[in-house]
Amino acid sequence: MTSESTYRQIVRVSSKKNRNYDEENGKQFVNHSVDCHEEVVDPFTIKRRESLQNNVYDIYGKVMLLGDSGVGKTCILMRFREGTFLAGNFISTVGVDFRTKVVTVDNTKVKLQIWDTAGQERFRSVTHAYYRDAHALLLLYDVTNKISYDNIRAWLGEIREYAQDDVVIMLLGNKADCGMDRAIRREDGERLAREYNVAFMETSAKSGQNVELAFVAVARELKCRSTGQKDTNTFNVKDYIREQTEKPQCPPCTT
Ligand SMILES: Nc1nc2c(ncn2[C@@H]2O[C@H](COP(=O)(O)OP(=O)(O)OP(=O)(O)O)[C@@H](O)[C@H]2O)c(=O)[nH]1
Repeated sequence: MTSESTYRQIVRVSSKKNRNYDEENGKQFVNHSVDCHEEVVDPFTIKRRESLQNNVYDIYGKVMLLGDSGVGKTCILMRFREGTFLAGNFISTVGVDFRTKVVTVDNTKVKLQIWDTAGQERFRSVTHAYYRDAHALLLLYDVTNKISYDNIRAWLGEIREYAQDDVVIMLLGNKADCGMDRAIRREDGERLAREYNVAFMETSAKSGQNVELAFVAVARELKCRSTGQKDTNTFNVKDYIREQTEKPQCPPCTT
């Protein structure tokens, strides 16, 4: 049986207004304070609260994960959504599935609806149908699998055919944790991305490397475009990486 502590959550239970007296200025002022306590809640309540949080947002974006079977699309989504890694047990995705997560970018809540697609060829016609209204595409290859890298050109061809012209595209070289088995150098990924004028990052669903950063960069880009802060459709991820490393780490994004 699952222990109660699994479901412990810190919740805001009440906010108080305390009236205080500022002796120096001879004025009364109101001090707002918030009481927090630990509460035992059941999994259903957690899910309901998550769903309520997911429904509060300013901008919405549909993001699709694409790439050959086995490159790690499901694992990347799991890492971003749940913070966990599905080691070993490779169960191929059938058709499409989606999860949502709200990330906060400069006080703007961006709701990402992230579609995990099946990489297998036989599902291709099903997934094409979902391209048209996607705002962003995360295209993955596996750095230990040269074929998945070589197939990126074909994936970009499909994207050109089925997706919107101004879709945000980011190329991700996943499994960057596999040092010994690496078949594709980082520079090769960068070169390919430059050739197609798309953003690039290496990621690892296993270690978590750059996973949050990739999604937050997409969310930030969607926010900039929707608020007209950018007059170009070029997505330069370097801006976000630089920003991230220069700024102190921001608090974790809300789910
Ligand atoms: N070492 C390592 N293994 C990974 C990583 N990401 C995924 N894997 C492993 O790669 C295998 C395939 O991962 P999935 O996420 O299921 O691949 P997918 O792209 O969703 O595959 P399809 O659903 O068939 O399209 C699994 O055994 C994972 O454990 C990673 O970053 N590092």
